[in-house]
Amino acid sequence: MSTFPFISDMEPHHRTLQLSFQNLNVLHNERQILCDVSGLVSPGEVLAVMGPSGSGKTTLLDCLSGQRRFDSGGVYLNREPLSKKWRRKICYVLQEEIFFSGLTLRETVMYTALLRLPEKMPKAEKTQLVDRILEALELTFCQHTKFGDYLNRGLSGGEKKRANIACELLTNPLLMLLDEPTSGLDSHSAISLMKFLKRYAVQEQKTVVITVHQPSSQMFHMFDKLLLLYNGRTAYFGEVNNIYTYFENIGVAIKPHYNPADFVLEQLKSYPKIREKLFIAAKESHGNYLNRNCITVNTNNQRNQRHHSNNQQHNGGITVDGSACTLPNDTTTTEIVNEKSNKHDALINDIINNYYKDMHNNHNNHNNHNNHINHDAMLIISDHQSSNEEASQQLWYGHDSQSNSSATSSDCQRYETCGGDTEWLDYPTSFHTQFCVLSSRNFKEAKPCMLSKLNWFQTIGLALMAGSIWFQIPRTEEFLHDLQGWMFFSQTYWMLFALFGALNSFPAEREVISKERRSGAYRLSAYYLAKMFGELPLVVTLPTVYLMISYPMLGCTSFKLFSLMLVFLLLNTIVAQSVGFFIGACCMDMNVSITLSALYTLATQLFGGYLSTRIPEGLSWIRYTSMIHYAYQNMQILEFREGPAISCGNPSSFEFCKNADNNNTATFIPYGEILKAQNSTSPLWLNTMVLTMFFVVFRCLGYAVLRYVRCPKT
Ligand SMILES: Nc1ncnc2c1ncn2[C@@H]1O[C@H](COP(=O)(O)OP(=O)(O)OP(=O)(O)O)[C@@H](O)[C@H]1O
Repeated sequence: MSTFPFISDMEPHHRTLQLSFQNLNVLHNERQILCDVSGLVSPGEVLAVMGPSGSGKTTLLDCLSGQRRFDSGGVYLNREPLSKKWRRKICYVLQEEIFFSGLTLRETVMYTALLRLPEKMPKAEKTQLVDRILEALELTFCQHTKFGDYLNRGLSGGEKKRANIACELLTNPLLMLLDEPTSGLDSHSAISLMKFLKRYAVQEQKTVVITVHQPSSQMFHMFDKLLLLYNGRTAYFGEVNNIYTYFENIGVAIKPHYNPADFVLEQLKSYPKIREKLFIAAKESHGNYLNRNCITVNTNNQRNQRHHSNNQQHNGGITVDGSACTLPNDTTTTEIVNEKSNKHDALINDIINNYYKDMHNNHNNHNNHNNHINHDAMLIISDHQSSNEEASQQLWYGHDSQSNSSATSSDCQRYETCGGDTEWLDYPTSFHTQFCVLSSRNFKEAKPCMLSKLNWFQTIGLALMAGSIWFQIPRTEEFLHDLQGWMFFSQTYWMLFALFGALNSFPAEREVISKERRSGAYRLSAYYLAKMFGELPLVVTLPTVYLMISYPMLGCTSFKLFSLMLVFLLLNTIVAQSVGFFIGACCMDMNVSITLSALYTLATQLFGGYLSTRIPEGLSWIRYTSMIHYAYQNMQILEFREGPAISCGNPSSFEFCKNADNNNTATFIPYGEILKAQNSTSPLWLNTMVLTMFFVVFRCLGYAVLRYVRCPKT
């Protein structure tokens, strides 16, 4: 028996998914958001969830994808209750588009391909697949446009929606849940997209559920099933074609030449009596429908049904609660699937060809649209039926979902869940690949912000200013304080710059990371390490430039001293960045994290005795909690030990100089005396060790917070 039984159970034979849900109830603050909602959708079918705004469509999809808990009822995939093991079989295209705004469309889809397609698939094939999907979704022309945000406009709403779908199509899910994929699209694009999804469902035997507000008549007839919701209650569930008789039966005939979707929604919204009749009729017919479909599984798939009848008798019928019903992916189907392995490329070509055929037809039909709605709808329906027949012979994926194709129990990794739950899951790519891809993505995403023109301007400006103020500073006791001022200013500035810069790092990425982690694309540890390494070159660039300009202006001519100063300045910077990461991960609210950071850094400066020497006895220990304290000590040690000596003043405040003066001997202050006067007695190695500890502890704490506190809700 396998150590991870669910993997060995599911991998070999799950090629198609039948989705059923029964009596779903969702309450929020005692308000019923979903009330006894049930339904069933089989492979090759498109179920449309329709209803006015606020009727519970998104809530239903959230429940079906496992992203929202329901109060009662059940969701079943094939015979099994929905659980985390299905995550890679399901894709959920959200209503909002969650992407990195600084990446282009192509970069985004390509990174998704590199992360979510199997390791063994050559990169050239992944690139080809990306090209084809972008082409099929009419995204090629805008592939080099950035997503953008409210400040910098990028892709349009419709393009973002299709980009969302493109990323999900890459992984070839078995069940696609799409929340309003056509909203915001013009009617031509909406129809094209819908035809694409329909073909995809039929030819690939995918199960598709979409929510729509008000589809056009043409689009309405592309759906196989319809679930009509109003205020969380079911007004209709069944075959789209049966809606005409259904309405006739409650005494309302859908007028010819009317868009049935508009008509149905109008009746539902405007006439409470009709609404009540619909609720009652839905309740009565619902059970009948589901029971009937449990026996027949998929009325469109009669041929398939007959084909599998023997197996069904053996397996028993499936019911909506998944207790005893036959699935379309029984042994015979699996055999068909296995026969049709290695068809990935051929299939994608097929989809694209058909898609363009559709586009062409659609274009020709467009002018005659109004006259031909019903005729067109009939064509689509018959097209669907024949396609379904073809599809029953054309199940294709030998290697299951691409993202699963590499799945063997030996590939299993520990799945990182909230609160220490442990599950085992395979990742499509190795840790090394995840790390490399995420590092490159992080670098690309962070570069425009971290190395923005404004930051360059600020850095060069400050470096020139500092260089001018402390220009060729004499190395005498009179100017000792000034020299220390430059050191304190430079290291405090860069530490605060890194700390405050890191605060928004996780909050800004949280949504994208949560979405990707929910889909099981990569390990959190790979993301975290990649974030550290990917951004490292960016974090160290500006402090290096600053030091290169200002330090020689001060009079530093030693390359060794410059190099040592640089190493320690950069160490201080990345230590401060770790603290920023941690605070940012803890408080996702930017205002709170800014307040906390300001409090911490200013308090440690105040209690460090740099601004006032009158520190209460009992509070002087606070300086030891400050990274600035250790960093500043290190810079002084280097400057005064490695740099040109500081000559004694006349008169001098240093005892050493006074004694030397009396004896007419030494005229330079030893670096130890300068540090002693600063109350800085710990050696370089000790300060460095404490700083390294800050780095390690805060990086680990940051990871722990992301892992256990900020984990995505599934
Ligand atoms: N977490 C929540 N807190 C409060 N109310 C909620 C929550 N989730 C859903 N609702 C409420 O439940 C109802 C259904 O919301 P849902 O988003 O599912 O509707 P919808 O049909 O998808 O709407 P739309 O078409 O406008 O997107 C709405 O009235 C919404 O305000």
